[in-house]
Amino acid sequence: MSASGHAGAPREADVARARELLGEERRSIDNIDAALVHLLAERFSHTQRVGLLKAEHGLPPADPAREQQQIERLRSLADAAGLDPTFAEAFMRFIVTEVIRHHERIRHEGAAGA
Ligand SMILES: O=C(O)C(=O)C[C@]1(C(=O)O)C=C[C@@H](O)C=C1
Repeated sequence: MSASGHAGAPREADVARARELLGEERRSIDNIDAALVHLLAERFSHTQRVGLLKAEHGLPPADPAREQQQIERLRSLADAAGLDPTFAEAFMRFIVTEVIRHHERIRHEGAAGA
C-alpha cells in the first residue's frame, strides 16, 4: 500500500516525499547523536574528577547504593518520558560499568599520575 492509500507500486511522488521526510528525520537524529556524544564527554569529565578524588582519599571505585538511587530515578524519568525503563537502566549500567573501570585504572596507576 502506498502513502496515497492505493495498493500496488508506490507513486514516484510519494517515494520522493518519503525520501524527503527520511532526510529530515536523519538530520534530527544526527543532531541528537552529536548532543549525546557531547553530554557523555561532559559526564565522563566529571566522573574522571570523581575517580581522582576517590583514588586520592582511598574511597572505593564503586558505590552500589548511589547506583541504586540513580537507576530508580532514571527508570522513573524514562517512564514519564515514554522511554522503556529497562532500556534506560541497561544504558545507565553500561555507562557506570565503564566509569568504574576508569576509576580502577586511576587507582592502580596512582591518582597523581592519572
Ligand atoms: O558517584 C560516584 O561515586 C561515582 O563514582 C560516579 C558513578 C556514576 O557514573 O554516576 C560511577 C560509579 C559509582 O558506582 C556510582 C556512580
